[in-house]
Amino acid sequence: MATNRDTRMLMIVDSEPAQQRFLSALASRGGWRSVIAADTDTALARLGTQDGMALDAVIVDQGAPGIPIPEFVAELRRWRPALPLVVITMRNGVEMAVAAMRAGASDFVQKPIAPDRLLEALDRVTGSGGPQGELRPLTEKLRAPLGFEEIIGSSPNFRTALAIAAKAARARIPVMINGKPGAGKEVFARAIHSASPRSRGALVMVDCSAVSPGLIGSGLFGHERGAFPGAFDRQIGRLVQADGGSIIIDHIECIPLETQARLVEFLSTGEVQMIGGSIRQNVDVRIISTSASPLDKLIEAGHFREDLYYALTTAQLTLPSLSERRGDIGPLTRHLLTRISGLPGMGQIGITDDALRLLVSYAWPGNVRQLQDVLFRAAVESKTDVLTAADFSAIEAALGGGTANNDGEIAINGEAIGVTLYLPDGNLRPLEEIEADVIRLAIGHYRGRMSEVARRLGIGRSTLYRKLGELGIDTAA
Ligand SMILES: Nc1ncnc2c1ncn2[C@@H]1O[C@H](COP(=O)(O)OP(=O)(O)OP(=O)(O)O)[C@@H](O)[C@H]1O
Repeated sequence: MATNRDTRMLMIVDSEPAQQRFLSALASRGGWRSVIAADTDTALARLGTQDGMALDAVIVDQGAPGIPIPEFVAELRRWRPALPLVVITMRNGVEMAVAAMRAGASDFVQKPIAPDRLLEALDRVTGSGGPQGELRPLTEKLRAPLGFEEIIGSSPNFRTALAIAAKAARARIPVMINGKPGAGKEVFARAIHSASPRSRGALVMVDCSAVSPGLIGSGLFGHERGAFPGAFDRQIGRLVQADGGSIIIDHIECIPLETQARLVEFLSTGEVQMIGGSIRQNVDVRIISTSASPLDKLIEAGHFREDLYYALTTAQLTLPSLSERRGDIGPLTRHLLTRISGLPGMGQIGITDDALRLLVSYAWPGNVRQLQDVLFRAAVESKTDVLTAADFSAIEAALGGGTANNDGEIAINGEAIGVTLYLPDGNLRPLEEIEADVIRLAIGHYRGRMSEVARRLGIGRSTLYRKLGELGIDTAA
């Protein structure tokens, strides 16, 4: 319910002065004017005032004193049913988030707050975050590290990425993970660390998209006191903190050129020198970086150093977008629903085949994160324990209706679905069928060159021809 006034009005409910200042500065960057309430009782009391009547949205910190958050949300809903409300929860405050959403909150954002994500959440809940009906990814909800065995995906392009990652994990070499937002880059990066010989060492993460460019260098390398205006204390860098372990440099494409030069030097010498310091320290760290933009374009434009690119990409993999591995949407949906069911306050949640078909047909611009967020929201809002197509009305609207053809097969803009391991009811397909699909896929992939197909599948040509007969595979296909 964005208004047509020029400045939108936000109430920040938080008792910490530093946090109040931070939120208020952030809000003003997004074009908001803010009023502060130090506790939830005061916030409710102010609803009836002139300022309160002019509010366009409220953000409340989970730790705000006064009446507990779920009661605050419910009470606010009683007075102002349509007033958008975002709850800020602790990093692992999933239980609180579920309770707040159930009581009627519009969204929640976990700490530490990434400025862009909070502004996005505010835009979204006030309806100014893009075309109506567009589904924008919510913030991270289910951040649990996954090992390779828990990463869901059996499409050939995804399996290729998994194989490269699993192999690279064993060595100390730098790995670069490319992929669109929400495709699973961080999940892969964590899995690489967990599967590596240094898994017992520290895992340190730096998200360069959430830090202002001017602070990325001092975050990575540390700084001496007084090294630059605002450097009030000496600070140890994240590279040193990761000594003996791994560092994930998320969104490396956001690193400014000056810091890129420092990284190149570190990669060639293995030594870290603090900003403003003279001592060099040897650091043994494995770098796993991720990028959501094609780095070759940035190199061409002079925004990314070619030598750094080569130093970071000893192993490199690209994660396919979810729309490029539609066969995985069903299994992923079931997996994510199982994880959501396990959250505090949630019960067992199922999904109908119709709803699943709908999800498979959608393009998922926000990839796995968006799928996860859409499922989470549907699960929280559903009145029953089985999600139906009606629980995904925004997806249905975005698709303009109609997802399945008459014989119930999923029609996806004529694209072939990769080899899927699951039936729509969640059970595994018979081995013969999977085997037949793999052979068909290999024949297509190697353009009918049967010797190559046999070699790649690791079987003899005569075995391949026997299987073609047994499985009834038409090689002209
Ligand atoms: N293959 C997968 N199996 C299960 N869950 C996944 C998978 N891929 C991603 N997820 C879930 O989707 C969410 C987004 O993944 P992740 O943070 O790794 O994406 P990303 O590519 O790093 O996104 P961004 O570029 O926006 O940082 C995570 O919460 C993760 O739990």
